[in-house]
Amino acid sequence: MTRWENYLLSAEHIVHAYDGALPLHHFLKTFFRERPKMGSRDRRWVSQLVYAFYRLGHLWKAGMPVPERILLGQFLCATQEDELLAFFRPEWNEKAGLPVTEKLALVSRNGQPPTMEGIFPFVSELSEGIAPQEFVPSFFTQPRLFIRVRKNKQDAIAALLQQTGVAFEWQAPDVLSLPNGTKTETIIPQRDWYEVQDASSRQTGRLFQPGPGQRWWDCCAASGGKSLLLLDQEPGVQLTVSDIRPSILHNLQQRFAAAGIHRYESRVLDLAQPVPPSIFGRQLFDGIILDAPCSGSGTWGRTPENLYFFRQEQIAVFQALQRRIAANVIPLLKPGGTLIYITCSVFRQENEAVVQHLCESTGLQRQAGGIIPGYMHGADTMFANVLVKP
Ligand SMILES: C[S@@+](CC[C@H](N)C(=O)[O-])C[C@H]1O[C@@H](n2cnc3c(N)ncnc32)[C@H](O)[C@@H]1O
Repeated sequence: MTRWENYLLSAEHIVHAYDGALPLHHFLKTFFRERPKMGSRDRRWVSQLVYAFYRLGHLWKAGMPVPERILLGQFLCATQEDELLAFFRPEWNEKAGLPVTEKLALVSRNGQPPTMEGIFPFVSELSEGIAPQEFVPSFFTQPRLFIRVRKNKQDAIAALLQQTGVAFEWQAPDVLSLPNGTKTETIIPQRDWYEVQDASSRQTGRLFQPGPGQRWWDCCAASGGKSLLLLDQEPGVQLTVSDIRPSILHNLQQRFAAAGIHRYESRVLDLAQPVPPSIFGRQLFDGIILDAPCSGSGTWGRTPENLYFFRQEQIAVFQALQRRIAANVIPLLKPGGTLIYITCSVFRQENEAVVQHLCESTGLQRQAGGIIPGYMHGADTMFANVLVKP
């Protein structure tokens, strides 16, 4: 058996064994750990083939044999000719360098060309401002890695990247776009000079506008990406962070320490339940960042297995949780205070529909924001709205 046949067989084996319960990169790690004979080149090839399979989303999911689907994915994701395609599909290999949209026009099944809905069956659910003809083909390209530069270290970081020959682009005055997989931690040893943060996530920060001495609450803080953005804008903010599990806040604590931030309050809170009065007493907040748990559909370019396994009925479940969390935090907002509602979802039901519901049910007024599309430059797509309490 040739190397290429072996790779295809391993990728097929993984696709059959993987059920979407774990993130795919964890599953692959375990798979390769159990097969120490596979070298790093083998692992890279097999991972690439598996990811290519999931990047097809729902396209011809039913009925197309897995190896065929893997090769189709490899063709659509390829940016140049490669030996595996040359071995299995030489006629495609010659065309591997064409733009995805042109390659899509070259393939068909039972005489039918691929459609945007075939790949991403939720097109009718998309938020306003997302162009399906650009968004859907973006799944065939691995997104970029972005870092947000802190402390005006733009020149110093650019010099370090130049020394190591990494190709980079400035996406914004403080945002660098890098090839995915760039080892930033070895190239830039000064951990407090930058944060790994997607370009669209960084853009949500433009809506924060904190004032010195104001009280802000990042109520679904995770590892604190939005909080760090807030504090870099206004170090004088009195910050409270919360999340549902202590382990999550432990990660935040480590990240904050690396960024040199020590002055904040931290709470474990399940916001699907009302906040007990004993937690904050009579204290109200000038600003609340609600970066809500969501489908994550704006980040599926990084985790295409989620596109493959997602079921439409899950959208309503996320919407119900988002409404519930919002209803529990809004009473803690001062009159005149702002709620920043954020998701990394592309679905209207999790975005505009939640905002509309909040305005109707609580009297909050929508002030600014909307979809932040990232698919044109290899970034995530997010949604962020500023809502003001009258
Ligand atoms: C989109 S993430 C937040 C990302 C974060 N703000 C950042 O910028 O890195 C959503 C967070 O909501 C938390 N979460 C989910 N359900 C929750 C609940 N019922 N109460 C509080 N937090 C919850 C999750 O643990 C997760 O960390």
